[in-house]
Amino acid sequence: MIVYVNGESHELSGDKKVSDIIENLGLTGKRIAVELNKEILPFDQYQQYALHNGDRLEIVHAIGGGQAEGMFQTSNDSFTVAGKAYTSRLLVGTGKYKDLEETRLAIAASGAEIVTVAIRRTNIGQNPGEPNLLDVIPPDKYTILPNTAGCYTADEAVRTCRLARELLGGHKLVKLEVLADQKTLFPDVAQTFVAAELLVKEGFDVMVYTNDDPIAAKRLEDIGCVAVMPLAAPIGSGLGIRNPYNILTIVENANVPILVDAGVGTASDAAIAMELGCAGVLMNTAIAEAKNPILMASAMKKGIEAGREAFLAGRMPRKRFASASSPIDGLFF
Ligand SMILES: CC(=O)[C@@H](O)[C@H](O)COP(=O)(O)O
Repeated sequence: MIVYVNGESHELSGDKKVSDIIENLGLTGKRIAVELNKEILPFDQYQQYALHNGDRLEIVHAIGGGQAEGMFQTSNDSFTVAGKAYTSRLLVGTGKYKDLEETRLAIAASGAEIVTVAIRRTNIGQNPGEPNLLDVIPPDKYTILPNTAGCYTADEAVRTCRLARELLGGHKLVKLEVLADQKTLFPDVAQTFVAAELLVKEGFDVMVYTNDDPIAAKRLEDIGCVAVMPLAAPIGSGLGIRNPYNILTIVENANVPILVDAGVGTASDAAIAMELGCAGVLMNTAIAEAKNPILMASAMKKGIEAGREAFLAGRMPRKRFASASSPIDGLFF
């Protein structure tokens, strides 16, 4: 069979799987798109396809070096939280999906490495005999980030983190959220301070959900939280970043990663968070409640990467008046 890689043909013999060919051609780990007999294969499943003589396989991949490498800078651009480096800056939740299979596929499409789980609402082993989320989000593949969703007091949140630590065998990384009321799901910042202090003292690595208030964000960093996560807008609202200047101030003042958490609605919202200099974005509803969650997860991944590259590239200054795109000196006529 003939395999085309970036337009160049390679003759291969025998029946093979796409994954064997990718390995043989030294393309493992590269960003590639795969077409079999002119049909684009799903990017999260192409490895499984078997090939037979007469098939035409086309692979397109990023070329290393020079300009082309710059296009994929984000794959080498990690952020570190609690001493561990992550390539993906998209963190995802696990609620609101139709079933565990949809959860699995959407999370795979998002490329997320950190996946948050509401300990009070999700079975990760507390209810033996019931479907266990960890069967589709295995902890050897993902960093599980237990969260305290549904907690309205510091005390409840701390107890939930302790339970998570037991269930996950001594796990220290947690997402703290202490909510103020059910209508807004805004954080109770006073209770969040209390819980954060207790958890940090107990040795937890605390990623903390808070409002978009630069003073509160700095206080949480001073308490010792390993990441501060201001909301874009109310949880589940999909309204996007309501207060970009506050997020910018939080980012500028911070010595720990700042991640937007909650309220993004679509890929451009995620891109804006990254353009503001955030280290990442945590989201759930925008993916899970999209008409096609798997496609939206893929769009979010690209939005995050585009926003990050735009941030690294440096935005042109905004100008009040026009400036011509072609030179205006030395006109030919
Ligand atoms: C999953 C989780 O931790 C939520 O509490 C989070 O804040 C996400 O919010 P959205 O659902 O608005 O993305």
